[in-house]
Amino acid sequence: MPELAFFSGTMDCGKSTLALQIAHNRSARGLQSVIFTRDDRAGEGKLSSRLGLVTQAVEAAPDLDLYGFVVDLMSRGGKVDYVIVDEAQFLLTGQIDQLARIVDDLNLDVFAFGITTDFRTKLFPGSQRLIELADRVETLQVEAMCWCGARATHNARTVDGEMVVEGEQVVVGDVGGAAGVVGYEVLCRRHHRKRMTSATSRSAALSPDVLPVTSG
Ligand SMILES: Nc1ncnc2c1ncn2[C@@H]1O[C@H](COP(=O)(O)OP(=O)(O)O)[C@@H](O)[C@H]1O
Ligand SMILES: Cc1cn([C@H]2C[C@H](O)[C@@H](COP(=O)(O)O)O2)c(=O)[nH]c1=O
Repeated sequence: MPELAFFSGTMDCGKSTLALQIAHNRSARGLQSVIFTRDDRAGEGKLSSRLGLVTQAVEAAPDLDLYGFVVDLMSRGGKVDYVIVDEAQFLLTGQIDQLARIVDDLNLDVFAFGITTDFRTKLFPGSQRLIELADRVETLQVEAMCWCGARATHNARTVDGEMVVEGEQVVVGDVGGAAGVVGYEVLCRRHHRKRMTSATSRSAALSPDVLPVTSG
């Protein structure tokens, strides 16, 4: 049975790499994909992994009907065996419904990849709809790690190195981040709650202990 699978996790846990691996293995067997993405760091119409691989993709702009796109391609004689969607958290909820329709009405597998929650620990609308509709939700096997060594489960946003919890939901960026720019860091829940990033944990460790004041 074809299925809608949602591979979810934090930033930097290997989602795009897995998407590229699935596409590679299937294309080696002659299967053809449509690859959608939205706002990849590498630019419009690209699916890129931090391991250095990048492939062309269809930019899923908000006005793109993903179901209509695939139907149109097939009706013009194009071969489509399955669909991959990266940065699926950025899709509109209606576009996620279109992915479910691709599975149900066109009998194609759809593999969607995306981060579950934003820097405030709130679900992205696209991810929420995927959790609601997916046949299968998978957590990536290679664990992203918090600076403390625990499994990273949440995404923190930093501005000038400082963790922030207010701002626009969508700001395209990368883990790390130079001064003056938005960056991200993956943390465990405990340290996300305490707003402790790797930088603040280092400065806390470096602060000299207050010496006891002795008289005389
Ligand atoms: N220099 C490197 N050597 C080995 N693995 C790396 C290197 N850089 C990144 N990675 C791997 O790539 C993962 C990030 O892959 P990517 O597909 O870009 O993540 P995501 O799409 O989830 O943000 C990291 O978690 C790490 O496992
Ligand atoms: C947490 C968070 C992330 N983003 C952006 C930052 C990146 O451009 C993507 C995630 O890409 P990745 O391949 O999974 O690393 O999402 C955002 O816009 N808002 C957020 O809260």
